[in-house]
Order: sequence, then C-alpha cells, then structure tokens
Amino acid sequence: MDIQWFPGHMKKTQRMIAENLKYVDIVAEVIDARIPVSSRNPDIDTLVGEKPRLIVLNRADQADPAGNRLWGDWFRSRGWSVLETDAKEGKGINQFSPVVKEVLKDKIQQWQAKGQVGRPIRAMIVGVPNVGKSTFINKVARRKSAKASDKPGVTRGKQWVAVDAGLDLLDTPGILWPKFEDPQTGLHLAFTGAVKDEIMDTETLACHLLEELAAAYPAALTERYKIAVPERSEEEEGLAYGYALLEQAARKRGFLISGGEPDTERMGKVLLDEFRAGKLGRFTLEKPQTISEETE
Ligand SMILES: Nc1nc2c(ncn2[C@@H]2O[C@H](COP(=O)(O)OP(=O)(O)OP(=O)(O)O)[C@@H](O)[C@H]2O)c(=O)[nH]1
Repeated sequence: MDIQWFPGHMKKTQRMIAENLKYVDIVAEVIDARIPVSSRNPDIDTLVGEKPRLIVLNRADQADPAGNRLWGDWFRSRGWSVLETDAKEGKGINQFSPVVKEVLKDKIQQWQAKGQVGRPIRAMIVGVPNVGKSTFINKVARRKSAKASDKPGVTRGKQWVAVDAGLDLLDTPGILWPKFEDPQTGLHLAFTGAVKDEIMDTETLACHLLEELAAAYPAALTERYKIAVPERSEEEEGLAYGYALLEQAARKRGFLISGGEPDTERMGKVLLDEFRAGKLGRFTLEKPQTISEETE
C-alpha cells in the first residue's frame, strides 16, 4: 500500500522546528513505544543536529513490556537518554524534569558559572501526530498549562508552556515526512492512528494488521476473537491470509451481511478501534533488529 501524506502544514511545522531550535536547550522526541522505528521522523537527526536530545517512549502502557525493556536498553546503549511514559495516566511524567536536568547538567553548571542563576531550561517537544504530545505536556505542566511569557524572537509565543520556574516547554504540531521509504512505516503509522484513516482502505489496513498480529501475537487474536490462527502457508498470496482471519473474526462476532456473508468492512473497523484502544493487548510491532545498519 502506497501511503503519501504530507499536507502543507507539515512543511510549516518542519520550518517552525528548524527556526525555533536556537531558542531551546534540549529536544524531547516523543515516540510511540509500539512502533519506535516508524514513529521517529527520519529527518529529525539532521533537523536537530547537535542539540541535546531525550527520547520519550510514550504509550508504554500499550506496548509489550518486554519490547519496552528492549527499546530502553537499545537507546541507552547508544548513549541516548530515554524516559518511558504513559502520558494518559501520568506514569513516568515526574521523571521528565530530573532526566532533562541530568542530560543538561554540564550546561547548567556553565550557566551557574556565568551567573545565569534561575535561567529556565527550554525544551522543545516534537513527535508524530497523535503520539500523545499534548497529553504529555499537560501532565508535565500538571494540567495548569500556564502560558509562559513570550520569548524574544519566538514568533509563535502561544506554544510555550511554563511548567515551573525552572522549565519551559515548546509545543509543536505533529509532524510527518514527505515519503515513507518503507511501506511498513506507513502501515504502522496508520495502525496506531498517526496517519488518518481516510487516506486508505480500512479493510486492507485491517488485513495487514491481522497478518502482523498473527505472526507476532497469535494468542491475542485467539483470545479476543475466538478464532483459530493457522500457520501462514507459502502459497497464500497478497492479503489472502489476513482476509481469511478477518472473515473468521466477522463470523464469530456475528457481523454478517445479506446472504450470510461476513461483513469484513465492519469487522475491519472494529479491529482497528480495538487495537488502538488497547483492547487486544499490549504489542510492540517493531523490534530493535528491525533497524537496518544504514539507519543506525
Ligand atoms: N493509552 C495511552 N493513551 C495515550 C497516551 N498518551 C496519549 N494518549 C491518548 O492518545 C490520544 C491522543 O493524544 P494527544 O495528546 O492529543 O496527541 P498529540 O500527539 O498531541 O496529537 P496531535 O495534536 O495530533 O499531534 C488522546 O486520546 C490521549 O488520551 C499514553 O501514553 N497511553
């Protein structure tokens, strides 16, 4: 499935990030713990350059705990600081400020040496749409989300959120990129709702999701939909395997159309809704070894 999604405002966001980088001390990249590869903007390294960075592994409650451990270790082993969060419930949020201070400890010492006592840390929050940035910011700011005073040179001052005297956050709109090199990236962003449903066929998307879940988490499908998940045979072409699972699930749910045929469209929508709502279980769809040598 070829997914192209780069509306004009994304380009504006990219520009806004680039222009405001000089006003911030650190960039917190909020990624989706279920898809840590696909939810990272491939342009972010170039965009952010040498600026200190922190990875926020959000939606940790929806990802496989073993996957969270693997990814935490993976990022740390490469010298990155990582914070695991469930922004919805506020888990891990209290650690944000201490981790930011730890990452910037040398810089803070320099400020103090220069007499810049009380200078607040400015952190930019970036991430794909729907990853949980606003929820994260509101929780870090303890929901008060008071507006910080306008910063010199910052054109869109309204996006600053004061957490306390020592920390200001710069909110940015969700960002995607012009082309998904790997079609799987587009699919994963669609499964999780970062890419809007309207741009692709729900049934097809559901078949892809079923195929991935059947390969990695078959027991979850059996448990939720009471369906048998057979091994995928070599002969099955295209999405035939996923479609057969979708038909089975539709029948079990009693979703039938005239003539007794399974209503796969309705089932597809239900599957995506239930996956996104976490009703199917906790899944990590991408493992560290998914990353090829070139992208490391
Ligand atoms: N289960 C779970 N849900 C979350 C988490 N973080 C955010 N959500 C939910 O995900 C939905 C989207 O969250 P937002 O904070 O609006 O996402 P956003 O990244 O600001 O979205 P954009 O404005 O589109 O860029 C909301 O319903 C949140 O309650 C999390 O860690 N776990």
